[in-house]
Amino acid sequence: MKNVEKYARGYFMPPKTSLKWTQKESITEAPIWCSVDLRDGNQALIVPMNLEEKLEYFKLLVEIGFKEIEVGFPAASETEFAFLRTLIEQDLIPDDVTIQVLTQSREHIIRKTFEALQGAKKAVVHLYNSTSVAQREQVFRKSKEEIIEIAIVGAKLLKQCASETEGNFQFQYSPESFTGTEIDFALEICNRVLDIWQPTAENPVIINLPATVSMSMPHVYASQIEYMSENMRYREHVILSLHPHNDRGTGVADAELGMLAGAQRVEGTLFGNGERTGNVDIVTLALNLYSHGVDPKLNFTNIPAIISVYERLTKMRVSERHPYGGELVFTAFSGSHQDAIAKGMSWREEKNPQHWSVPYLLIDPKDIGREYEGDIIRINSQSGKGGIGYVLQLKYGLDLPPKMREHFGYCVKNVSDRQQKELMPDEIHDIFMKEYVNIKTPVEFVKYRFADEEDFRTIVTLRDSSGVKELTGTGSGRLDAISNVLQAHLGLDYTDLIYTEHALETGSKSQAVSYIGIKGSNGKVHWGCGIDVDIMTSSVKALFSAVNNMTR
Ligand SMILES: CC(=O)SCCNC(=O)CCNC(=O)[C@H](O)C(C)(C)COP(=O)(O)OP(=O)(O)OC[C@H]1O[C@@H](n2cnc3c(N)ncnc32)[C@H](O)[C@@H]1OP(=O)(O)O
Ligand SMILES: CC(C)C(=O)C(=O)O
Ligand SMILES: [Mg+2]
Repeated sequence: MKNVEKYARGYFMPPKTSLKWTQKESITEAPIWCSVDLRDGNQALIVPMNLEEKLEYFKLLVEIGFKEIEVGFPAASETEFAFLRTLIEQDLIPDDVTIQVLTQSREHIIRKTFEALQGAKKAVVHLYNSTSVAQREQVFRKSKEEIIEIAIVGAKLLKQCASETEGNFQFQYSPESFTGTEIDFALEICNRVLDIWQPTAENPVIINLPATVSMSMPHVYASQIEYMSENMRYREHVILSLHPHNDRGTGVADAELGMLAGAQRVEGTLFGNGERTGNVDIVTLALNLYSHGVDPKLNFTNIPAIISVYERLTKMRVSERHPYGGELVFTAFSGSHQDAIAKGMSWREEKNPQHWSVPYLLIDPKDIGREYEGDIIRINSQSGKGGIGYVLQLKYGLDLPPKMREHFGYCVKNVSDRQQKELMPDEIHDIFMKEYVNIKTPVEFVKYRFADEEDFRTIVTLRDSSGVKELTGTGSGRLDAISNVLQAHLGLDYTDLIYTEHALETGSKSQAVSYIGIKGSNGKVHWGCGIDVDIMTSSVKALFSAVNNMTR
């Protein structure tokens, strides 16, 4: 691309870190989650949520299990202010949930924030100012010392305002644009704020290190976090928090590596809504932990219900491919994936129902409220016999013999390819019925009886283009006798009768299903299926269907 020389890296690799995080294999417990949907998520919407919408969203977050929720920027607008007042005055904040509010380091904004907080039993007051080279030079036009001064003035005012009210306040500081800040300067400004707040075991301070704009690969962010964690004053009384955005598509990786590097808390949003490409997606982070057998301490057992509220309130859409939440993420269209999933599901049922290791499915879709039926295996021209057979079995109880599945697989694939569309289970069933079941031309089965059971002498009644006929014959068994009658009548020659059957529960009725394959002299196998309350009749109908298919 022609303008590449315009760009250069804008981040700062820390001078020395122990890189302990690179040796850690996994995250072993859930972090403290803080939802910033109602602030960072909300400020990024085309139309921010109104009071009622924010109240409903807050309820959703509480139901999911968030214990820390940034409810807004109360000094930003009347709606933001009124929302916080409503939460407090209507006593809508559960005792085990702490609300958080954001403020710039400006006196009137801090004072307005405390005004909005009056009567709150407890809250986190989150102060931020920007520290990166670009912001210092271009936006604030201030020296490093002057930028530190902004933070210090705000930190002191927070302390003073908190002491003038009865609320139980915890403080949080974010060096906004941390990822574009020289690491030692970021450390210094955080330490200077901590010096003012004097964190203790009873009242720890949250230091939040945002990837306001994600600028580097995740290992750089992790190294920055580790450096801060290892060099920060009062570290034992500091809760180190992450706030990744997703500009480079690595929000989740940033958060995961940042946790390995020592962070204890993560701020993010549902499905990654937020400024530009969004905040880090907490659904993905939480379910990533879950997929490793770590309890995320958030409840995503009904993802479809959460998505429906989320989409209605934010007017955003969860994409079909969104990790865990997307409509298609547990769906396989392609044949070999479907085959492996169908086999994996039955292996699990047989061998180890407690443990999930089904190929292609990271977690059991049922655990987050997705159904197997209609969700996992969907059929189009990329599908194969395994998946198509699975759908027929799951939805209609039809367990085709393997070779017939293959034959049917091609029939279905061809229909989908010709029509250029996905086929629904009822359409697949229709194709099956038309292709194989109780086929009546050129010869229609009417009835049979055995004149002599000893030598399997049978009288078969059938109808063809010239009317109803009674034909006789014998064989080595009952089906063989009827087969001989048909071969003689139609002048056919086939061998290798393949036969299977099983019971079929349809409503309260039990029927028998028989499948028959016959091989013609050219080696081609023709299939038929018969369904009847009587097993023998079902197999005769299957034979007629196969024979009719051979003549077609
Ligand atoms: C990365 C983030 O998400 S940070 C959060 C961003 N969220 C929001 O901004 C949403 C809510 N914000 C608002 O509603 C408004 O910006 C308000 C009410 C907070 C402030 O409004 P206004 O004062 O009218 O405008 P504005 O935000 O443009 O003010 C910019 C001024 O604040 C200064 N400023 C910006 N951020 C900070 C900060 N964190 N601390 C101190 N000063 C700041 C700027 O340098 C600028 O100063 P100047 O007046 O000397 O040029
Ligand atoms: C206010 C801060 C934490 C923020 O949202 C960001 O830096 O992205
Ligand atoms: Mg942000």
